[in-house]
Amino acid sequence: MISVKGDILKVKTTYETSPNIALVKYWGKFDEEYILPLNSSTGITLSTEDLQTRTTITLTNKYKEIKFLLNGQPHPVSGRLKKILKFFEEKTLAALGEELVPLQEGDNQETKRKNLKEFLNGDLSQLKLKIKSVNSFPTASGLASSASGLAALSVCLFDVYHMKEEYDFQRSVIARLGSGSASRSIYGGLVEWTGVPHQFLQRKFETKNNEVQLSEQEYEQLSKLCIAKQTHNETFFEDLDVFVVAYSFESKEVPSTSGMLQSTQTSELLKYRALNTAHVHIAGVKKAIEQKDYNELARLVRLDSNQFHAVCLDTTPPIFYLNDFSKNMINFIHQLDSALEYHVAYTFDAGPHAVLLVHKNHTPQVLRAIYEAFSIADTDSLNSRAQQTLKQAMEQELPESIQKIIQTNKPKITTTPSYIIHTKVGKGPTKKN
Ligand SMILES: Nc1ncnc2c1ncn2[C@@H]1O[C@H](COP(=O)(O)OP(=O)(O)OP(=O)(O)O)[C@@H](O)[C@H]1O
Ligand SMILES: C[C@@](O)(CCOP(=O)(O)OP(=O)(O)O)CC(=O)O
Repeated sequence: MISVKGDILKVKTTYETSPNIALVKYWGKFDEEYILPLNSSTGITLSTEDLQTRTTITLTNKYKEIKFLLNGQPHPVSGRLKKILKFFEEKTLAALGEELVPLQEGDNQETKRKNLKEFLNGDLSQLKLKIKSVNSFPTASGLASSASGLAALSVCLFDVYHMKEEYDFQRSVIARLGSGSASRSIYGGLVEWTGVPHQFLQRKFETKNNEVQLSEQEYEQLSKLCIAKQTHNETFFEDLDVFVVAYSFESKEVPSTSGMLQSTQTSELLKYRALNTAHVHIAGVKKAIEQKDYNELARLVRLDSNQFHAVCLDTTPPIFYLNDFSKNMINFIHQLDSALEYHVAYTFDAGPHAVLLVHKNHTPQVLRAIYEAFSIADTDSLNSRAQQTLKQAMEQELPESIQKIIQTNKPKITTTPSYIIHTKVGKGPTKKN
């Protein structure tokens, strides 16, 4: 939306986005600069109703320099973000200059006087960005705030610069340049992000230092190939609920970017995974979702998460993202299998928090089982949706088999989660103005 007030011009847009949690993990880059993934990955975008980034971008001649506020605090403009912003300035400012400007505040679109470039006396460089973003959930704590945040930036920037995609799925490519996993948050439902073709991986892995020389043109081609796209919309997940079971909100010791670089340089298992398993897991996950085979889905999602953490352990020096809480959760979920018709899928990113996919028939029981077995003291640590679910669970009798599992496991569980978010698979970014 373009508005004027006196000499001040503003082009403004707002979007809401949400984190995307990989069911088949991305871990390792073919190229650090273009953020080209060694393997394809697939993930679910969560609902903006429960975890949300709200980003407003204003392009205005009011300020002398860029302003970036994250959760109300000034935030540095990273090298990756600078590169993205340069791309928009170079590509689209000229086109934006042709947009018509309302005569004055309150004018409707019919009464326009001049184009934006004339309004600014021919000097489009007067326009500076103000980025204001707020996460409704903890930032930089392993809950994929960067995925949600960078996806929001990409969709807002396309909108504020009035830029059309030059090729399909370009929004995911721009988000990717900010953070790889952000490419998947550009769409709702299940989203697949394509990795570099195997012949390039083989070339990379055959060289001594895993360094392969490609031309600029080849990199550009690979960049357009490594797009993310929706494979299944959110309606495929109507039978499933999601719990984000967060352990603590401390920043992690090894950030994903440096962790995956270490793994790429040292782990043999990572090479095996990139060449042999990730794509098999993706095909299996898609088939299980289509066939509503939730036990197969749970099997594959657990397997892929555990393989990713095995790669972390196979890294020199080893990286440990799972802690006692994660291990307690993994053991407990496997115990629950015997009492549930549909098994629960668990997955862990580069941190200790668990993300669970639960069939809706079992949602209240599973939440109550976790609540009791992990000795959660009160419902303050549950989001409002989870509080309602727990209330519903407390009104029903728990099957004896689940009660037994709680009783035998409770004494062995030494950890307590700090927060539980009950959510669903979501529709993807939404424009708010
Ligand atoms: N809403 C946002 N808008 C723009 N950038 C954001 C936003 N939220 C987070 N970021 C960027 O992402 C960084 C945090 O990324 P980091 O990978 O450390 O944590 P995370 O994404 O929460 O965890 P993980 O990637 O392990 O799931 C922040 O310091 C900030 O630079
Ligand atoms: C474990 C993961 O969450 C890793 C995410 O890594 P990032 O996307 O945060 O890394 P960069 O591309 O370096 O920004 C798995 C996943 O989301 O697929």
